[in-house]
Amino acid sequence: MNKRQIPVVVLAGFLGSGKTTLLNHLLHRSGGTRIGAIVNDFGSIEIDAMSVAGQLGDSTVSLGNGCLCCAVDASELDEYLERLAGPAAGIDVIVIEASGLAEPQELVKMVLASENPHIVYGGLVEVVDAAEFDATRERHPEVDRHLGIADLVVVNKTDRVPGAERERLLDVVRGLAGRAAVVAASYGRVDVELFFDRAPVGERVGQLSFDDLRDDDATADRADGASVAQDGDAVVLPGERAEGGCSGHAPHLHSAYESLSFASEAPLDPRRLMALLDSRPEGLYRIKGHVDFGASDPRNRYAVHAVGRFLRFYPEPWAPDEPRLTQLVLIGSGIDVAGLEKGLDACRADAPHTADEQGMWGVLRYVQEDEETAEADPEA
Ligand SMILES: Nc1nc2c(ncn2[C@@H]2O[C@H](COP(=O)(O)OP(=O)(O)OP(=O)(O)O)[C@@H](O)[C@H]2O)c(=O)[nH]1
Repeated sequence: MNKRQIPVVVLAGFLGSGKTTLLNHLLHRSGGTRIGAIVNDFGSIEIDAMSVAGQLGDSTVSLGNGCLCCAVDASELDEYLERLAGPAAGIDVIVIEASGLAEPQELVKMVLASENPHIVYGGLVEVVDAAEFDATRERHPEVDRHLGIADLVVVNKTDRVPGAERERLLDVVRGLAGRAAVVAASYGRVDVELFFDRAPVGERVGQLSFDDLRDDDATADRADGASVAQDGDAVVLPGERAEGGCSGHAPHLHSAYESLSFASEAPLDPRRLMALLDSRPEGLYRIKGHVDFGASDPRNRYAVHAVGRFLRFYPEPWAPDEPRLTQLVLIGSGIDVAGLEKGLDACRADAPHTADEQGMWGVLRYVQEDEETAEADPEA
């Protein structure tokens, strides 16, 4: 192998499992290793890319709006790989953060197909949300297949499950992951050597090849066929190619999901937003972005994350020149996108210059001091 080839690691995992958190951990702990990141957001507002951009400057590129796995052609990815892998960028490893609905094998195929002589496929890392794992598998049996082709599985959010349950989950994941290494983590804190030491991935017996992935597609066709029959009609995303958009195989995970991107220059009313979030429909699985509550807290913007029934706000001081905006991406299955948009529109504050201190209590219920402390990397 050409020693100067840059490994390209694909970082995948279901919606909200902790991919961006893990990527940020790698960036904080990378030491002298320079990481280039390619971030693929599902919604048209690039929340994930924004969450890592501060760390990376020119070495982050964003492939927004829609799953990369359904890109009409891989040339955009090639172009970004070219940019990051060029000698001028001085990058040692490239991480592609997939959207939470991407089909990992399609991304791996794209990297394997690249003719860029400066890169080499560096493995597939799948992140699993320990707290949501059983429910996600039930809804999406394809998850088993994704774990089966991974080189490393990170069972994240172990802080959210008790010890005995954690062991059971790890056993299940090990069973599904075959020869891949399985590590438990919270807040994506894995040993960075797992990513940056090129030897283990290269030495993996039976590293994925195109042929393996073709076999995998055949399995996928069977598995997805079964799951679609259970789930009923799949909804096709507006602006995306229809199910089977990557021709020749079964519908992708994201063919059953829709997303809504919402932006507002007017601040949101905390009470109205909380009423909307507290009554959010089951199918609305993922919400991310940040909220401007105007005079109710002029110093902070509130990053928001919902994953299933889990909801958290994270107050973050506004940067001095940052435009005061609310930007949200909502992703779900069987959701009433127009109704949600109307609901969000109605959350705009009527009196944005009047502070509603009591109204903010409803938001502050979902801010957890302990968790924030826990999230800070003790070794950083
Ligand atoms: N309790 C707990 N929360 C976590 C952990 N890791 C991540 N989170 C939280 O989970 C939410 C989603 O994390 P992200 O890193 O944005 O997840 P993601 O996989 O990038 O999300 P998508 O790109 O939307 O698929 C955020 O609120 C994180 O702070 C963890 O180990 N424990």
